[in-house]
Amino acid sequence: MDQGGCSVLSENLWKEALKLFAGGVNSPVRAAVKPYPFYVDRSEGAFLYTVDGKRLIDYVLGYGPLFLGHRHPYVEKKIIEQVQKGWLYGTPSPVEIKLAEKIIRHLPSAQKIRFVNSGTEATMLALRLARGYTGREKILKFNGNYHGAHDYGLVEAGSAATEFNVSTSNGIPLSIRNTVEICEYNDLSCVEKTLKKEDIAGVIVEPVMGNMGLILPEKDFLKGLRELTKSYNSLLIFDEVITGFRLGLSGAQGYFGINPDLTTLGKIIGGGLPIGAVAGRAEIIDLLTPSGKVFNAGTFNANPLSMAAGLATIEVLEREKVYDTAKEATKAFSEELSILLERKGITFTLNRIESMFQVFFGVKKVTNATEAKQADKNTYFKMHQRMLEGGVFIPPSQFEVIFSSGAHNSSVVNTTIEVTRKVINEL
Ligand SMILES: Cc1ncc(COP(=O)(O)O)c(C=O)c1O
Ligand SMILES: N[C@H](C=O)CCC(=O)O
Repeated sequence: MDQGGCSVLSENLWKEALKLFAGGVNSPVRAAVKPYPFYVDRSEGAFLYTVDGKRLIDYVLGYGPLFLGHRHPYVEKKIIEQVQKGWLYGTPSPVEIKLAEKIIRHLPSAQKIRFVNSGTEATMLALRLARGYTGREKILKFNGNYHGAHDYGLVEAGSAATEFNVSTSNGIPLSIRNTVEICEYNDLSCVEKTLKKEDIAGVIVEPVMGNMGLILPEKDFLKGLRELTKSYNSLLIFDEVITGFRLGLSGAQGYFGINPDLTTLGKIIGGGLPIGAVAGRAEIIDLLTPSGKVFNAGTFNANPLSMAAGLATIEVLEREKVYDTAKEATKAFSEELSILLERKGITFTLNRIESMFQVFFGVKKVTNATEAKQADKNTYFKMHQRMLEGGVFIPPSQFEVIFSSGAHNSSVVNTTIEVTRKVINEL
């Protein structure tokens, strides 16, 4: 078997892909794996099995959704049962009620919800709702926060937009660009100044920043956002596409004890199938068509398959010890990495919360996007490549997060640690 998960089969597929897709892929971060991405044949638990016959321990997990690991048997069973009953009706199905009730029961600020098909759609809709509710045009977002691939989100965006040096995308009308105000994450004084100066419909924030590597909110940042938005009559929107059901059943808002007006969700609530949602105060969600005049519609909204997979996932989260296992895996992996790096005298910062972490080389702290961009990306990429050669898949980009799941048991973590020791010794 060749190095890095790749060999001739992946290489041949890649050659075909380059003829078919821009840059060979359908979502840019996938092309950050070099010299070309490995192609996956199948997956199970904590593992990906490549077409080249290699088994990889997966700490990417579909960039977050697969919190139970791949193909959790209960989720698989529920998806198959739903397939056998049909997967699109063009009319409501009971499973959407069950998933909505579960989410609303767990998420402290949610009274009503609208299901859409991606995190991108969810944040786009939340921003439209904020404008519809307040009658104001502008929004405030944070440098390096990523809210998906729509015009309002792609201003100073993190994730692949930063990785591929297009933090602000070409093709965004200036009239839209001018409605987006930017502050640095963790900078409350900028937020206050902007709210004072401009009529801001809503402040959208990743309560834990998971698209610039991992960056944590400083003490009182989220509380400050809540107080400031209240006093300037703007809506506070938590983008919990990553943190929802990952930091706990009640998401980041439960974890930090702060209730936003609107919450956007995706990833885990679809159990690995496409999904997005906007949840929040009933009087705001009720502005949506058909009860209100803020339009949203979708052929695939609340599609039964995503609903069934999401419902099954939350049922498992309620009854199995997924949070403990995933947190323990992240703790053990990241603590060992810290010890190894300290021993080698390498300067680094490691940010961690629950089942998420990221390491930044050459910097002593990372509290915002500007600091994250100063990290030594080359060393991070080298670590990613060496880990891959050793059979461990961590994100190829500095601006993503290393996720664990309920499938990352102690045996998986011990293997990860063995590989990490070898990699850091040779780094
Ligand atoms: C915080 C956050 N918001 C929104 C999105 C967009 O979600 P999607 O990729 O499902 O459109 C993502 C990830 O892509 C995300 O991490
Ligand atoms: N960081 C992104 C979402 O969280 C990764 C997903 C992608 O860009 O394909």
